[in-house]
Amino acid sequence: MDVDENCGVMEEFGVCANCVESAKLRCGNCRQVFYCKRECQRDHWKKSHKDQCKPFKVLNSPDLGRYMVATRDLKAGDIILKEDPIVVGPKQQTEPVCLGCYKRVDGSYRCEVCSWPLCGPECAKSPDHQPECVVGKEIGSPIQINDFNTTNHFYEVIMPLRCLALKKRSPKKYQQFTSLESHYEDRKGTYTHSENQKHVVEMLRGYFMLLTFDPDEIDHSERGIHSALGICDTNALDINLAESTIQGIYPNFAMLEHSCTPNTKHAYISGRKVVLKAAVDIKQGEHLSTMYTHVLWGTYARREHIKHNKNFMCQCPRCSDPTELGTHFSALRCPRCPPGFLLPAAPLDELADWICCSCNFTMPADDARAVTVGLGAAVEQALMQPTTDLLETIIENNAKNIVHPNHFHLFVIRHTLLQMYGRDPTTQDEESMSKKEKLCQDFLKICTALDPGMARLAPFAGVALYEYHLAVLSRARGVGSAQQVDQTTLKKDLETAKALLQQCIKVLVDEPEDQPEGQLHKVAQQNLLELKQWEATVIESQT
Ligand SMILES: C[S@@+](CC[C@H](N)C(=O)[O-])C[C@H]1O[C@@H](n2cnc3c(N)ncnc32)[C@H](O)[C@@H]1O
Repeated sequence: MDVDENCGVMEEFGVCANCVESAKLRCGNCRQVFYCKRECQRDHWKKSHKDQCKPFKVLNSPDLGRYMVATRDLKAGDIILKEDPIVVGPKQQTEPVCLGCYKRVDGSYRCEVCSWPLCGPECAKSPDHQPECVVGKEIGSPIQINDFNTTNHFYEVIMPLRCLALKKRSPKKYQQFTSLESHYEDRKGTYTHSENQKHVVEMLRGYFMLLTFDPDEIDHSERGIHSALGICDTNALDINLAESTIQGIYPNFAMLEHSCTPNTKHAYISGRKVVLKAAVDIKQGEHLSTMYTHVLWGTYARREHIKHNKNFMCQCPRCSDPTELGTHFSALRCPRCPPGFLLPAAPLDELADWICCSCNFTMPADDARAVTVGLGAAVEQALMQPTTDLLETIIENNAKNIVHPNHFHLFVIRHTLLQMYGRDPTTQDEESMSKKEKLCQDFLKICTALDPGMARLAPFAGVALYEYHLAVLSRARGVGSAQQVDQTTLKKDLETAKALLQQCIKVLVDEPEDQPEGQLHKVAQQNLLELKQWEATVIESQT
């Protein structure tokens, strides 16, 4: 007997979806429809179920609103959905980009109809660009963008305008868009709301003369424009392109709830189509989740980010655990008994004191945050001109006196440092390469604890796996060592290096080719082939 989240026990008998006879066969995939016989199932699949049979369904709860659950057991890597965006546009804060292809522009070409800076005449014809082109045509004066190196307020109107323009251009998409959560009431009176009022609502209704358009074709009410902005902030996905990051609205994907340990991951194919996959094995009935914030931030920063951008307070297992899944990612050193660590007494209460696990010393939450912010500033400064010595010193001093060695600010430093060792001749000696190896091992342990399915940490873990293989390989090659490498060590190291490269390739498989991690994926594949060839020659020549 199956149990359903909404209705308790699921029916064992039903009505055939094809011929309405009584039925007890069920679609093995979604388990949502019944059939009286195989022929009916085959018929119905061809007629309509092929498009409707999904491994997820959308439910509703007072705490989450709509959310997705798996309708069958999923294995890590299984595809959950593929979806095209109903609308895309530049991010609200962006440097000037072409409104056709989103490459950076320098102002040397402007659309002949509306004067927005573009790459050239081809981009002027792009369907993406038409909504603002139609509106821009009416204003009679050129769009005033002169500085092409800084963010420009003009671009803030583009995405909401494109969303509102769906009303006439594609009523079905508009209906999908307006059915999404906007948090309109929650956002009233906030800083974001007043900035949007100035830079978007007044610009669209005044400068861009939206009020002269028919409201049945485009909703130019203040509420309509603020709602469109709210829907974008709450639901849009970032799409990383070669020269910029844009945003897109995917109505099915938007039903995913947030967790700081998400069980799905997504990638893009053919530029904009999103593919959602299970990041780990998922049981039927489990909630499906994605991550709305930054995986490498500590709990306080993640929760604040979500509160301001998505209007709720995260209470996921990572946020509820003061140690952040055993990693101590936000923990501070106790100033009274330095081996001890301070953790928030109640991580879901941002005002709660921090308490030492050894001596019970307490620190007010504001002071704990000031320590964290101070370290963040020092780390940012150090990463501007990093040297191995400088980064080692920062890790050593802070891990001894200020924060837990796994603290998230030091984690970022480690990611840079593990790539630096071995790059130039002064850091290719045996000791440096051992440090590199140890850094990679520690780094990967934290990655696995925070994000077992590599839903968000794939780019970081992929780099660490690649660097780890380099360290092992340098030992196998005897680089920086006076000693001859013995056969057993050589064989073992070659096996390890190959396994690390294979893991690296697996982790980076969905990274886009035009991004550095996608390039690394290719390099790792090539390196693996070369390594196998080299292995054949060294093992042969030594036997
Ligand atoms: C992308 S939408 C998800 C779909 C939304 N629940 C709906 O009904 O349209 C994001 C919004 O869902 C809610 N939400 C998502 N994850 C949540 C969570 N873990 N806890 C509480 N609310 C959540 C919040 O209101 C958030 O702003």
